[in-house]
Amino acid sequence: MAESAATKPVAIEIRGLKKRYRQVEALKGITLKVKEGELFAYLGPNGSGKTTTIKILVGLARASEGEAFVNGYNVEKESINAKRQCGYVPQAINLDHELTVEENLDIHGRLFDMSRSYRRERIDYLLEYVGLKDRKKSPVKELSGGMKRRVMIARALLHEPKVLFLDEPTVGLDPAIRRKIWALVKKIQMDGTTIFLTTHYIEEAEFLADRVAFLSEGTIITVGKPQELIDDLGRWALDVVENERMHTLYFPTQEEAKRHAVLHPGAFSVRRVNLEDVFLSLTGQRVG
Ligand SMILES: Nc1ncnc2c1ncn2[C@@H]1O[C@H](COP(=O)(O)OP(=O)(O)OP(=O)(O)O)[C@@H](O)[C@H]1O
Repeated sequence: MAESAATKPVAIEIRGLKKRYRQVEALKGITLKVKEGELFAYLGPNGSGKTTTIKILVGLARASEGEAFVNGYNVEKESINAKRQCGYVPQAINLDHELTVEENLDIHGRLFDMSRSYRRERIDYLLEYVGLKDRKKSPVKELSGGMKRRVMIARALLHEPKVLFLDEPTVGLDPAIRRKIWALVKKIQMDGTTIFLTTHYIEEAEFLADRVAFLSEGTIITVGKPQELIDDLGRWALDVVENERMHTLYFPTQEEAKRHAVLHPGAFSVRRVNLEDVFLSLTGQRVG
């Protein structure tokens, strides 16, 4: 019998995580569980603490308080085992541009003590998987931004991690390339890898995520399935200008929103609610 979401093992567990950088309290006590096989999006504006959370989970930063586990391993006390569970794609491109695609991947395989034959096999498999088989011998400097991002994803998957961390995987990419990366991310999830991604693109979280967490100033505001968060607010929005200020009213049905629009002198658009509305209604801030 298939496991239900409720009984699935936990892939990431975070308990009371805090991080201080001198004057800045970047994380103020994060508690969160991500189930095995989930695609979880961590959504928040610039500076809300997304990268800091990922860095602690993949072992690149230490928490000031609290603890975190990846696939059951404590990221601090069992750091070697915990790191083996993680594939990490940072926000900035950090490939060696003078080396070829193959060489970049091979270095990563050596760091993880993979044998030469296994490295070769995995590199060929993953370059085919991310659609870059014919670029194996190309120097990285000759690749487009979207291709470099795919090389970084292949590199992160080389040692067969259980959890893939993607920090803003489509930042700076044009919409068509962004959709290609989304398709790849979905494929990786369908092949069994848990995915934790940060983004400040609302539509990215809405399109990809099984669940999202909204982060604001180092605190999780809410966690839920995108459609449930939207339903809780009301599926339809009516934007209204009153006293030269815009505000939005929410309704469960389009009919109710339209009925209200007719009565309201400042009403100017009836539209579907999105996660940006949910974030705005909870925090008064916009994500992007
Ligand atoms: N190494 C550091 N030293 C000092 N402060 C830091 C450091 N790294 C992050 N911060 C601060 O911690 C807070 C959270 O930063 P973080 O990079 O985690 O946010 P973010 O949500 O990932 O933002 P972005 O979307 O811009 O990447 C910010 O106020 C940031 O300035």
